[in-house]
Amino acid sequence: MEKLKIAGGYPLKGTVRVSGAKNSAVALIPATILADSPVTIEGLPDISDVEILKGLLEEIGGKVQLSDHEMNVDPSRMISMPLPNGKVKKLRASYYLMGAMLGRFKKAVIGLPGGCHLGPRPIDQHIKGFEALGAHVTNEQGAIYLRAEELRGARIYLDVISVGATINIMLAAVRAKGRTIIENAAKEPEIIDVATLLTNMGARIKGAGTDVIRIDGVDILHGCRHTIIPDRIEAGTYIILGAAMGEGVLVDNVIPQHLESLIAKLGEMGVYIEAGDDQVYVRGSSKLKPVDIKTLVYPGFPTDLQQPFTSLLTKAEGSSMVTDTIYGARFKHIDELRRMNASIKVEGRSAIVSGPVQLQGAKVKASDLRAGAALVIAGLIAEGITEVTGLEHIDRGYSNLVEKLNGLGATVWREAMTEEEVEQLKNT
Ligand SMILES: CC(=O)N[C@H]1[C@@H](OP(=O)(O)OP(=O)(O)OC[C@H]2O[C@@H](n3ccc(=O)[nH]c3=O)[C@H](O)[C@@H]2O)O[C@H](CO)[C@@H](O)[C@@H]1O
Ligand SMILES: C=C(OP(=O)(O)O)C(=O)O
Repeated sequence: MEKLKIAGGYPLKGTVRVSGAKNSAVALIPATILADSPVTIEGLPDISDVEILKGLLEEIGGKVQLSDHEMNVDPSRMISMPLPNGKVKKLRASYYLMGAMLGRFKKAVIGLPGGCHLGPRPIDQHIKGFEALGAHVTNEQGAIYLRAEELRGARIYLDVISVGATINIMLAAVRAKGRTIIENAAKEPEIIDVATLLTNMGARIKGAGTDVIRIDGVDILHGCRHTIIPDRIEAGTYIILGAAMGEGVLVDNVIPQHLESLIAKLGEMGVYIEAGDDQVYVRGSSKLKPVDIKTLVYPGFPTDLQQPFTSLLTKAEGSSMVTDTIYGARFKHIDELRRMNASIKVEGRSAIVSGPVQLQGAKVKASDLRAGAALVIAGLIAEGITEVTGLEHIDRGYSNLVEKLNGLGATVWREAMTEEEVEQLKNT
């Protein structure tokens, strides 16, 4: 086991290149199950979620090669092997195996997904969608059993706007008979990316990126080559870092339109920020104004940037309020930030951040992926050395983090934990 050590307090400068989007990658990879010939996905990030999904495709008989950020999947020999436990618990997006395997084999057994612990994360809307398409769905001892004689298109209204349910229903519907209409669909860019891959495979999808998606089922999907979109959350994390400590940070390989809510908020704070075609330049300021943020579905402020943004707000002069309307309990990073001298109160779904304070290096633990990002940013702002444990969460979503940070002039390194430290961590 390793911990991350950060020597904080130094300005950052230079260019950082953003990797392919985690939340696209984790749907694009299962989507390959639906084809009858090889699919290649380019630009994948070096993250553990991708490695785990590769292993899961291999478990069901896929031939998978991954090198140089490119994955080639030959799905022709895949079978509907049950995946009740093991690797599926290590990530949230293993739920996409349900839609993809149901779509191809008309049956699947998949363990309930893992992923970040952000309070309850039900999948009732996914199941409502599968049932509307004709599947019989049961939950037996922590695994979801899905079976259908045939899948038939249906009109499905999502009671909750859900990224996962929207994509999962698309996956199950592309080879169903007839037309499926998803109403109140999520509009995140990753949904458009998955629809683009499926369309290149021969699917007929209209309206991805709006709240009504129409899918006309086809019998067969074929292989293709697809390039993934850049990770807007990784990009946002480096932009926030640039706002906190940057003397001129250029974040490269970004679609700035994906980050309008963040860019607007940073502008309100007095950060110098300039968006180009596929780059964002950001420079911090010694005087930052406080702002309130409320997370919303896309194109609102993303919940996945709420935690990193909170670390920046500790530098603002005054009181800021952070409200998470998507995950009301996504505040596990706050106690850790307090250990670093932050002054933050949590009231219900909101955190009130009082600043400015000078963060101090401390030993902290990442409870989830973006809590980890928040602590890394805090460590870079802080005076002294910060040690972050719980790196398995950070490794789910940040490709080559140490190299990228050090490329901006940071002093960050991974170090093996002693047996005593591992034991202590288990008891916290
Ligand atoms: C792998 C992936 O893409 N993860 C992202 C995805 O997660 P995920 O797809 O799990 O998130 P959803 O969009 O589904 O969840 C949004 C809200 O809907 C609720 N809900 C969801 C499904 C359901 O069946 N019932 C229900 O009540 C959730 O509890 C949550 O409050 O979108 C989240 C919200 O942008 C992001 O934080 C995650 O990074
Ligand atoms: C919550 C996240 O991921 P997941 O849904 O994969 O747990 C995230 O990316 O911030």
